[in-house]
Amino acid sequence: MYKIAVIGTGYVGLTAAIGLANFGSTVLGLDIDAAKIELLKQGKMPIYEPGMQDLLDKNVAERRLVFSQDIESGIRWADIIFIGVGSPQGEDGRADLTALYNVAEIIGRNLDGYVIVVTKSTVPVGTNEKIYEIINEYNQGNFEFDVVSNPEFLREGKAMYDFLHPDRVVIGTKNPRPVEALKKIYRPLYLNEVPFIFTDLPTAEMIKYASNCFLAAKVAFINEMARVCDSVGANVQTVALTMGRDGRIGPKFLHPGPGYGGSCFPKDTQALAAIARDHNIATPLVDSTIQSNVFHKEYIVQKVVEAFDGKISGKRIAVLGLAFKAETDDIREASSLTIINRLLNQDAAVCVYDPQAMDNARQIWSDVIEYAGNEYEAIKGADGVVLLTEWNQFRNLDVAAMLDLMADKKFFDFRNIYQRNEVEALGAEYYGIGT
Ligand SMILES: NC(=O)c1ccc[n+]([C@@H]2O[C@H](COP(=O)([O-])OP(=O)(O)OC[C@H]3O[C@@H](n4cnc5c(N)ncnc54)[C@H](O)[C@@H]3O)[C@@H](O)[C@H]2O)c1
Ligand SMILES: O=c1ccn([C@@H]2O[C@H](COP(=O)(O)OP(=O)(O)O[C@H]3O[C@H](CO)[C@@H](O)[C@H](O)[C@H]3O)[C@@H](O)[C@H]2O)c(=O)[nH]1
Repeated sequence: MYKIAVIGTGYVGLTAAIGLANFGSTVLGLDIDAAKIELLKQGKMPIYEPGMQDLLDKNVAERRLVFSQDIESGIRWADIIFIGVGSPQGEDGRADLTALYNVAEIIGRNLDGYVIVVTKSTVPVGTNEKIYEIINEYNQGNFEFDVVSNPEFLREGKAMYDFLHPDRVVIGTKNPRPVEALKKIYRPLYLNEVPFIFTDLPTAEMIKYASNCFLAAKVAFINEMARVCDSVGANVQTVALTMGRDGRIGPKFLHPGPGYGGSCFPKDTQALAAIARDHNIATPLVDSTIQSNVFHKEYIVQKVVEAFDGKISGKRIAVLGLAFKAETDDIREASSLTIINRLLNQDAAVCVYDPQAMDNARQIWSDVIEYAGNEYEAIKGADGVVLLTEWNQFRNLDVAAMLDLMADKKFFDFRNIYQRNEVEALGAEYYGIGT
């Protein structure tokens, strides 16, 4: 059985570490973040992800999974090294690859025999080739190694499930040598007839960006349709559901909302646009997707402001949901950031509640906004309620009780969870997205 080191124990690295251990390999999770490794050594999860704690506990108890900060020893110990460090948005929208190149250097310096280096991080075309060159430079050609691009398609909140039940596994290589080892570590998937796509490095890198940009475009498109529906009096929910019945379109990623966010769509659309620019290729669809999403977030803000006749100064607004989607505590690039900041700029008072993202919110807004203990506490005395994240507990609000608590009964349901006629019958002024 293979000894696998996973460098970077963020969302992707930690999921891969637990998942690969669960598939039977011995896995060492490595990170430069001492606090994160300390938590993991104590068996605690550094992120909120349903179902992950049990698998962490199981694989640690069965001695297939350990964590360490000693990256150099980890590299020397491993047969296969997975890289799961971040590739955040850098200058001009380009992916910042500093962490990946640092890791490549440290791998090159510590290589003491053949190793397979597998990149899980989302990286622009050409990055794995560069990783190969850096490792070779610092290893001074002493030891053979292979570089594999194995992009990750997991969704936050369903990370463990997606890793264990992927729609496909992409393996990009320069030559066929590492393929058998990859098939072995992913054997439970391979046996389960999950499609494996074996290809070259640039194609594997491109598959990841193309997939994310297509999904982002789908969301941006239905949000545009929602804006049109708002103006012409059509119902986007029925439009989307009916479009989705067409097998060529499909029902997924056609849910209108407050604009896409998170750590992937915003940065990956920007990165793909930058890749194209660097190669003098025009990508007007990708560019428009980015622009459309920015516009949509401003449209949402306008909707709230206009409901108060353009004057929200002094109004009390309750925001339900801060995370960029349900089942995560992540608020990176979430619509809540744009909306709350715009409301604050116009001197509204904002009180928020999210079941998981309150700690992250405190780091951003400290005492500029109020933090409620639950949704009804947030709503108390509010002039408007803005629902941004589709948490299950917000799907089942006691709307009558909610309205009783409010000073002015404006309800902005930006996930289209409630039926306009039912909520209006209870005395609310209802605002959805394209409904
Ligand atoms: N989050 C997702 O849903 C998701 C899904 C698919 C792909 N991706 C991609 O995977 C990559 C990682 O994303 P993430 O969300 O897990 O990031 P993250 O920020 O949650 O985690 C990155 C981790 O890498 C560690 N790190 C940084 N530099 C390091 C170094 N030199 N040595 C060791 N550890 C180091 C950080 O401390 C952190 O724990 C990105 O390229 C992202 O685009 C993310
Ligand atoms: O119909 C939809 C679907 C999504 N969203 C929004 O789009 C964003 C992204 O959602 P989702 O794709 O579920 O979240 P991520 O965890 O960011 O996952 C995406 O980004 C990951 C990182 O690259 C990829 O691995 C996944 O395949 C890809 O779905 C969120 O703000 C959602 O609220 C909508 O508004 N409507």
